Amino acid sequence: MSKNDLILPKDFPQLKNDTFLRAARGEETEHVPVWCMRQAGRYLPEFRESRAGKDFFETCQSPEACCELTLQPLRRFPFDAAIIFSDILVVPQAMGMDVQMVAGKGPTFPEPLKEPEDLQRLQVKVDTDKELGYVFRAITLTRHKIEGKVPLIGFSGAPWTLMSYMIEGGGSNTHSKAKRWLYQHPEASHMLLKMLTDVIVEYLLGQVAAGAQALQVFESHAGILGPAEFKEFSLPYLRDIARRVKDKLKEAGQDVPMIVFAKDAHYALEELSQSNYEVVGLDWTIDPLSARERTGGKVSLQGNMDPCALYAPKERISDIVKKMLEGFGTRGYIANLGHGVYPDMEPENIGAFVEAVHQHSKQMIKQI
Ligand SMILES: Cc1c2[nH]c(c1CCC(=O)O)Cc1[nH]c(c(CCC(=O)O)c1C)Cc1[nH]c(c(CCC(=O)O)c1C)Cc1[nH]c(c(CCC(=O)O)c1C)C2
Repeated sequence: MSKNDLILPKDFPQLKNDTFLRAARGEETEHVPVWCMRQAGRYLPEFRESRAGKDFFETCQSPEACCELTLQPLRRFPFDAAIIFSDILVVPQAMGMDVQMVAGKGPTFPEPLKEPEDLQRLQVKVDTDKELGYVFRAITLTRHKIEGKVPLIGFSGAPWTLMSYMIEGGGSNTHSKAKRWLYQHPEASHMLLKMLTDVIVEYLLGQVAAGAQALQVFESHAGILGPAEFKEFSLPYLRDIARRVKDKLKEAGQDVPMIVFAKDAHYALEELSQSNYEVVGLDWTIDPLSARERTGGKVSLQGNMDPCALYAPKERISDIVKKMLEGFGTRGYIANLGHGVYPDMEPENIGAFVEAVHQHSKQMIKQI
């Protein structure tokens, strides 16, 4: 039993809507489940109000604040899942790096990794209960407060995406500093990716112990790698994470569906569908029908409406959703955007997206 189990009571309310979990496992559902990446975000006035004047990472460290922000979108829209409010960059923080959220600039590392000897600055063996216990407490609190309405998704950044932030020191267009490591320091790169993988495995297991009912791994910077580099520096670690998390959970008699979202990695769709994840998340650059063909029914699929389609009038959103559903089919499918909601989007249009998924998919399933 981990320290986490000792502090946190686990008598969670019964789950009332398991549509998302069933779809993740490829089982029949009455409608296609839907949620949105970044559904808790600045497009909601109540989110902006809750966050006003507060430091981003301090917010992440407050279980009460994370719980409130996670629940906000559920009060407005009938989403079929919630994702815990946090950030992927809490992992580099747990490994000893300073990360600040700078207004107008985004996440910033004042002292990024520059050369391989900088790896010595990192905490190799991270006590996740101690360093990331605040995320676990946020998950447990939210599982109680969500009252079994929908399942709660936990998440982590994937090793390559986190590595690129740790070397770039923040967002980047070219990721050339991080990619320089791959070509100049392949051994040190693998060492860093391995260190990150070990922490991520523990972190995801801790999230399940705390109450997460599904896990998503974000490889947001997959697209900056070519197929060969993806195969060497991303895929093995993505696979290792799912294998190790699943083996450990199995030992404990537990099982949660895992989703891999490797943005812009269309070249690796076949490999991703054979990587121990139940669900492959897709960005909008992949055609639904061809995604189905290329993954050969081995996995459930999640995605992939262009987030910018939310700028369209509601009737047009409904048509786009209908086409998307026809492409993916209604079985083994979780509707989502191809990336996160942007801050300037109309909450009403998110509502129209959710409603269109439910309405069209109910009709399509009835006709089968
Ligand atoms: C709402 C938010 C988050 N992070 C950031 C913001 C905006 C800042 C604010 O509100 O003050 C900064 C924040 N955090 C990050 C960025 C991107 C920085 C960049 O590369 O330029 C920003 C602006 C880094 C980050 N953070 C995350 C990713 C992976 C997903 C993706 O590809 O977008 C990435 C890449 C994950 C993340 N981050 C967040 C969630 C919450 C839950 C939800 O989706 O509703 C999640 C899942 C929350």
